[in-house]
Order: sequence, then structure tokens, then C-alpha cells
Amino acid sequence: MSLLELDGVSVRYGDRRALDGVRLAVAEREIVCVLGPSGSGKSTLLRAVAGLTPVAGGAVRLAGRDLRGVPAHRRGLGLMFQDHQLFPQRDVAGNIAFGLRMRREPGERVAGRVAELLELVGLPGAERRAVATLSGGERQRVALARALAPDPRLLMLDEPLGQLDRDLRERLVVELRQLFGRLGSTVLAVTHDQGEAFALADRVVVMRAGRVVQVGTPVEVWQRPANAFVARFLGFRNVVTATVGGGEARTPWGAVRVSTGPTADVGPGERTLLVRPSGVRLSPADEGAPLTGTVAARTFRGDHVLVLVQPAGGGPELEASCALREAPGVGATVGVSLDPGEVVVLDGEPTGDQHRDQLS
Ligand SMILES: Nc1ncnc2c1ncn2[C@@H]1O[C@H](COP(=O)(O)OP(=O)(O)OP(=O)(O)O)[C@@H](O)[C@H]1O
Repeated sequence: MSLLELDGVSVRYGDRRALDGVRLAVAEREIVCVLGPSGSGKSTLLRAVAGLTPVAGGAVRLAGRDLRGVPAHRRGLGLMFQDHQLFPQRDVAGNIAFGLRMRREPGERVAGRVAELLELVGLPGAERRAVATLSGGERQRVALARALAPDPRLLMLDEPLGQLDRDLRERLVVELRQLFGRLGSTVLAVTHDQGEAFALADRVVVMRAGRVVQVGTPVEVWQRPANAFVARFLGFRNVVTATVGGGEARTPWGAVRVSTGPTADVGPGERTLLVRPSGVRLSPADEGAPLTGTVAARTFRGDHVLVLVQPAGGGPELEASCALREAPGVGATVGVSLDPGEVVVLDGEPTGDQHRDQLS
């Protein structure tokens, strides 16, 4: 059964619809990450669930109970929000114990719980440290311990690692996932960083202008973006309109076969086509590839290079993913062929997970 259900939830700020009929279900022990550009309604969604923003339509249910009229502090939620900073005048223990003290838990029990939580988040013995002496990553851990302290049924995180540098974020996100798995936490998190969402989540929810545009596992969303918006948001550049029919797609780069694999079930017509950068194969210019082009830019991405090629015959630039040693230099003329296995036809059919997302 779902622990959290949003059933057609809408939120308005004046005339602006910040959330528009959002349907979403989060299962017990599931980690769901809401992803979307700035202003798409991610924080509003969390605030609506938390009871910090009034809901104009639809229902929010926790374990089957409608939360309408239930004040924020009675909802059994743990919140770690961007704007919920630590109290600078309290030490680490004072911050973590805040919610427990509000519930008038006995001092001894509180001290034991604080010690346990500090152990959990990797800061054992830090009770008496002043908040001002903590690094950004340590503050984040304390904020997490504070959110976990009352043993919430649902943990809600808004940009949990937002202010930290990339290296630390990448390490912490793995730790967080392990920690939530160990604790059996149910988590609804919001981030604008797709890498973070994909590393943390069991399921990803992509939002645009107050609506849910795709729900799926990280692999499903990555392999099969629902439409051009999601594909571009994930960072794919080779997204074009193509005419599909008779087992091929006519693209601005010429015809590409699409008869095999997951695209075979898509009907004919004008479609959005995604060519993954790994499917753009570069070769020496004189080896007879169907296209030629000039390398316009290169971006190093750790273990590979993204190469931007301007096709000689016109059409949008193509992004190719190359091994470090094989990446041609800027200005080089190259041959280009597209691998049909890496061409995905988008739109036109529901992604499997949209069914799963619907509430019955
Ligand atoms: N208190 C408010 N009053 C009026 N409009 C608001 C208020 N809070 C948010 N909005 C508007 O509602 C929309 C959704 O905002 P929200 O903060 O939920 O987006 P977000 O996806 O979390 O963005 P970000 O990633 O920048 O935090 C935006 O257009 C925003 O300008």
C-alpha cells in the first residue's frame, strides 16, 4: 500500500497555479525524488504535503488518512528544508533535540537518541560542538539528524545537498541512500540536480510548470524520456522532430533506421527523436560515413569527451560521446554515422510507469 498519496493536488498563489492536479503515490520504504527546473513546483509540492501551504484542490493522504486540516506539526513528517537553517545559538545536541523537547520527552531519553542519531549520520560525539564550527557537510548531517529525530513516518528533503560542492554531494548521496535503506525510511526528496536524484531515488518524478510529466525508475526515465522536455532537461542535446514510418525516421541528419528495439511499437507520423550521444559514431572523414561534419567544441567529462559536431549538410549540431583517446580536436573534419540502437522515438505512447503512478 502507498504511504503517501497525492490525488489531483492543486496549489495556487493568486492567479498562478504552482501545482496543477498532481497525482503521485509513494510506497512504504520507497525513496522518491522530485526533479524539475526552477519554478516547476517542487518545493510547493513538499510544502503542500507538509501542511505549510494550503491546498486549493485534491487530497493529500498519509497511510490512507486525509491530511486536510491536520496542522504541520501533527503530520508525523520529518522535514529538512533549504530554508530551515540550524539554530546558530544552540549546540549540535540542542539542534537535534529540538523536536523531541517540544514533545516533552524526558532528558535522558533525548540524550540517548541524540547520541544514536549522531552515530548514524557519521558525527559521533559531536553533541557539544557549536554550529558555527561545523563544515557545510557536517551541518547537513546535523540537519538530517534533526529531521530523523522524531522517527517520522515520512522524511521530506528539499535540496538536501544543495549548497555542498559536487565531490561531497556525490559521496553523501551514496551514504544517504545506504542510511535510508538501513532505517527503512520512506523519503520524498526534491532536487534540481538530476545526478543527485538518479543516485538517491528508487523512482524519479519529473515536473514541469506545476505538473508531473514523467514518473519512473532512474533507468526507465534515463532510457526513455517521456518527451522532448524531459530529454533536454536530462541534458540530451540531440533531440529533433522527425518523420517516422516504414521502419525509418527522416531526420535533419538524414534517414535513420528505427525498426528494432523499443521504438518498434511507435506509430508513424511526426515524432520527437532522441539520438543518445553514445549512438553518434565518429570516424575519419574519408571512410564513407553517411554524414561529415566539423568538430565545433569538446567538453571533458572524466572518463569520456562530449564532442559537438556541426554537420556539413546543415541541421542541428550533433553531440557525440567519445573515449578520451579517440576524441578528435576542434576544427577537425569527421565522418558521422548514427547507431539505430541508440535512437529513441519519444512522445506518442505512455511510458509504462505512468500507469503505476495512477491512483485507483
Ligand atoms: N509564496 C509564493 N507566492 C507567490 N508565488 C510563489 C510562492 N512560492 C512559489 N511561488 C511560485 O510558484 C511556482 C513554483 O515555485 P516552487 O518554489 O515550488 O518551485 P521549485 O520548483 O521548487 O523552484 P526552485 O528549484 O527554484 O526552488 C513558481 O512560479 C514560484 O514563483
